[in-house]
Formats: sequence, C-alpha cells, structure tokens
Amino acid sequence: MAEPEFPHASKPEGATGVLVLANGEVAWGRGFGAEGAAVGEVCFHTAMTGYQEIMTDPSFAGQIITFTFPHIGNVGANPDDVEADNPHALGMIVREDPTAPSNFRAMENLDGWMKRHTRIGLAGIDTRALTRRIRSGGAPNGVVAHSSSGDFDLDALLKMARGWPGLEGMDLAKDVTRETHGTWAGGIWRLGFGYDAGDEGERPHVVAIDYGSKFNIFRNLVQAGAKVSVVPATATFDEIMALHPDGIFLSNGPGDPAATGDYAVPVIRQLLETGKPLFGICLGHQLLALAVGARTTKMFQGHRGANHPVKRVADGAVEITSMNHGFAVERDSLPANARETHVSLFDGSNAGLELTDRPAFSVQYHPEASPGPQDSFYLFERFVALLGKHAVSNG
Ligand SMILES: NC(=O)CC[C@H](N)C(=O)O
Repeated sequence: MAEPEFPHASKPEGATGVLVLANGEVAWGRGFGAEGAAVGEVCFHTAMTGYQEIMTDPSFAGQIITFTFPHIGNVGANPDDVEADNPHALGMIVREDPTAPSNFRAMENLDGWMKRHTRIGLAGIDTRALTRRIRSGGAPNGVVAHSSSGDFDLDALLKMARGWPGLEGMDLAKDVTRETHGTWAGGIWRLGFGYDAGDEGERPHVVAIDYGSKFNIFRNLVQAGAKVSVVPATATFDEIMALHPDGIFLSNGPGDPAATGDYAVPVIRQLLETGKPLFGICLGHQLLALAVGARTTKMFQGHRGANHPVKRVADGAVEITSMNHGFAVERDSLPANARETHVSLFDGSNAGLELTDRPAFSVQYHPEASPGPQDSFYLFERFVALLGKHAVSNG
C-alpha cells in the first residue's frame, strides 16, 4: 500500500487501521495489536527508546500515543520493561510496521503484547505530519480503530471522537490507582496493609500516594535508601498517618489535576500541616501546587519525550529530563511561600517548586526516567536525606 500524506480521506487498498480526529481528519494505515476502536487524546512522544515503559505508564490513561521515532517494536516485549501491571495508554500510532523482535530479552513481539493487553496499534501513518498537526493545532481528540477485515464505520468513529469530553476536567487518577495498600522493597511488590520491614532495618519509611505511579519511582526511592508503602489515591489522612510515615510521596498520574480536587488536595493540605517531608512528581507536583493555592492549566500540546532540558534555578545547571505532561502549574499563581526551582528550557513553563516554610518540593518532570536520562536522581537522594533529618518525630 502506498503511504499517502496525513490527512487523507480516501481509503487505500489493504487499509486495516484508521485514525479519525474530532475535526473530521482521517488517516488510513495498517492495524496491529487488538481489534476494535479506542477514543482519547492524540498526543506525540519523542523518546527513541522505552515504548513498553511509555505504554504502561499510568499517566497515559486516556491518551493515544504517536511515536515520532519510526522504528517501534524492534526490541519486542518483555515482562521487565513495564511501569505498571498493564498498559494504560489506549493505543499507539507508528510510522513503520513493527518488525520481528531483535533482542535477547524479547519474550514476545509487540503485536502479540498489544493484542494480549487489548491495546490498538496503527502503523503506516505519516507520524511527522501528524506531529506537525498536533504542534500547530494542539493535541486533538480522536479514535484509533483496527479491523482485519478492513470494514470501518467512519461516521460512528467520528461520532465517538466528537462525543469524548476531553482530558480537561477529567479525573483519571481514581481509575488507575492500585486499590490495595502495598509495599515495595527491593523490586518486589507485596500486597497487604502496612510495611513488613523484613531485613530492611532502619530505613526511613515513605508512604507513597498512588495516583497512577510508575514502578521505577518505587525502585528509585528504595535505591536512595527508603522503604516504601503505597496507598490508594483516595486514602484518608488518618489511613496515611496510621502507617507512621517519615515522609510522603505524591505520585505521577493521568488526567486533569484540578479534577482530583475533592479527594487529593484536602489530604495533601493536612499532610503539609504535619511538617513531614513531602516530595511530588508530575501529577504530584501539580497537586502540591493546588494544595498551596496555585492554579494548573491545560497546555497546548504538552511535553512528552526523554530529552527535555530543564534549568535548575538555584545554580543554572541544566538537567536533561524525561517528561510526560499535558497540564502545567501557572507560575504567576504560586503563593509567596512557594519558590520556583526548575524551568522548562523548551517553553519557559514551570518545572519545579519548593515551599519556603515546609520541607516540601516537587518537579513537573520524571526524575525516575524509565525511559530517559538519570540526571535528576539526586532528587530522590535529597528527599531521603530530609527524612533522616525529620525522622525523630516519626509517628
Ligand atoms: N505524568 C504525569 O503525572 C502527568 C500529569 C498530568 N496528568 C498531566 O498530563 O499534566
């Protein structure tokens, strides 16, 4: 099949997949993975590696990812390179058909992995043109559909794209949070209430509020010296304090931070009052900002990639970071007791803050990488060092 430019309305011979945007633009391609249709926000991601980590990152719930790197699928899929038990992105749009995997770690091919997890893939799309479309018009709502018979009801798909309300105002953290309390230690996920210290001795205890956390955040907290208990997004202040935290971690997660206002923000406010150290990443950063009275807004196209430069305000150092966000904290809304610590060098948007009257800080980017550079691991060490300092009042 020839590869027409995006968008193209007439269906080429052999098309088994299609992208339908809410504005009526249509792009035909070849489906892979599961059959069916999925509706969400169509965004783009510029990372050259880590498609399995990206697809399983719960922050991508409600989104369909266009990969700008053309060869997606060439290392297959394995059970280790995941950031949650299942993929959370709804589907992927890629340039080339995924090839047979060429990697000793591959346990299956991408097509089979996507099928097994009911995620839709669309190949043969001019992803550069689609990305330009997103960059100039903002991230649109759309549908990806795959049918091996090549039968599609375009009107129904367009209706589906237009009927989806969009991510603004959408609370998804409650949907993706792990429902059971659990602990994470040494790479082992244990379900159950409370922390079984085992042989971890006197490590400071972090209670992580899971709004859709990536596994690598737990790994990094443990690597930096902490032990970690994980509680659901809707855990109450009393439930959290009953675990005797030395510090609190606010995780990344999907959806509009402002839409989590009724359960997340009041608990974070109470937690700040305890004076215990608090660290937030991405959605956690946005929620900390909301808790101190700042505002968040929807970005035009968002930041999704593994090489986003960020300036550290304190010393001017540049960190190359992993990013995945479509909302941002409005700098001008930060209260007097919140200091901006990091700034995106791509568009000048806020990328970090710290409170001047509490041991609390957060970043908009992903210091745990996965995929991406590890320049910002120091933030985990800084947090764990704070726990040592404040551990006396444990409980
Ligand atoms: N990675 C994240 O935590 C994303 C936060 C939020 N859902 C956003 O898109 O901005």
